[in-house]
Amino acid sequence: MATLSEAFTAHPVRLHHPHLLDFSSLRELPDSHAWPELRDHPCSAGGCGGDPDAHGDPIPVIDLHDPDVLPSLARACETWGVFQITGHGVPAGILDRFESQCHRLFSLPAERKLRALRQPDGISGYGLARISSFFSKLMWSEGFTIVGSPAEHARKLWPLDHEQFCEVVEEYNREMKQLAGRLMTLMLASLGFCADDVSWHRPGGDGFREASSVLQLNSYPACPDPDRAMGLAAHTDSSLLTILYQNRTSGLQVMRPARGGGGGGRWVTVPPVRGALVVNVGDLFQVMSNGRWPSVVHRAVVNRTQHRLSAAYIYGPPSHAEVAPMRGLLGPGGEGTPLYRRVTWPEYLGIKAKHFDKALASIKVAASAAAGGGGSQP
Ligand SMILES: C=C1C[C@]23C[C@@]1(O)CC[C@H]2[C@@]12CCC[C@@](C)(C(=O)O1)[C@H]2[C@@H]3C(=O)O
Ligand SMILES: O=C(O)CCC(=O)C(=O)O
Ligand SMILES: [Fe+2]
Repeated sequence: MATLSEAFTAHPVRLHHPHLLDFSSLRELPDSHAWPELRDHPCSAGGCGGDPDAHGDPIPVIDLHDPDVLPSLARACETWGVFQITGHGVPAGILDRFESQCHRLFSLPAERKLRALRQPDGISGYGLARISSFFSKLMWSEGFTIVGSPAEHARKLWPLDHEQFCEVVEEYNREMKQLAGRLMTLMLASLGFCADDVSWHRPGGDGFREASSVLQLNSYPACPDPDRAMGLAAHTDSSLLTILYQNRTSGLQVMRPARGGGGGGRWVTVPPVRGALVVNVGDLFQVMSNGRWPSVVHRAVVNRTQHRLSAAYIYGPPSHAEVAPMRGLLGPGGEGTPLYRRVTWPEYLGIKAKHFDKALASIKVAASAAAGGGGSQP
């Protein structure tokens, strides 16, 4: 007769959803979640930890108070497309409270989380990573996406007590919005621009107040067979920039392309640094910088013993604003070559939902048209 644990293994608990699992019930990796061809996986390749790249160059940790912050940002964005920040001004207490609420959410019984399931035509709610549809195997993770107020979904998760979660998430979102506006100003300055060069920037204190954002909470349960599982498959974010909080368990990896740009590359772990936040260059900053700052390809891997949490604050322009290569990057009179056509964020998200990793290529200006110029302010 099968033991209880064998019974669980033979019949992974599939919830009332064809692709969501109750991870806590599994003692073995089901075939649906076993990724072939993971030869570059960190644990099997012996590369777990904060490995610098092949040339000994670590992923930059930048103190925003450093007098040399602008050249450091420019170098990090150009060479890595990712960096960590300290001196960001987000109080440690807020990060701790936020992490506790994320933990509280993902620790709910699976059937309760399913009450807040993301609807097929919606953005907010609980479910698989959106990019899952592009892969034949499923990812070892669950997500909760929040756009605007978390109240509607939080009420379904905690019918009697959703305020606590909402207050903490709203506080975190306010901090992230302020920080993202500050990063925009610094990153633009490091490219040689001022905030007013962006069409949707408004005069006054919080000049990027019209920005849009999505908060993506990710949970990666401990996995019985981490070398064959994938937490979140390789992708770029569709944002201008993403601010990522990760708990003390490592798992985020970025692709460091080979020098010389001839293809190939290597996965490098972004080690958790207490109190630091990770910043990714997103697709729309690649457009604005006319390809000078690459949108970083990244993924999340899992491990055998630790539960990992992360939260991505995905930051972009207001939905009406068009993003295009900055005119000043095109040549002295702006008459140079824009590599990308102008797009709004909603339009780009639609393109990404259809073309995934070919989305940026699909908004590239054809070589002959590009020769005619036409870049503009985003
Ligand atoms: C605004 C969005 C960006 C996002 C797709 C979404 O509509 C909502 C979730 C975002 C997210 C988070 C996890 C990784 C990602 C690639 C995904 O599958 O869903 C991103 C999407 C993105 O940046 O394109
Ligand atoms: O979990 C991570 O470290 C990565 C998450 C991520 O890439 C995302 O939510 O877009
Ligand atoms: Fe991402």
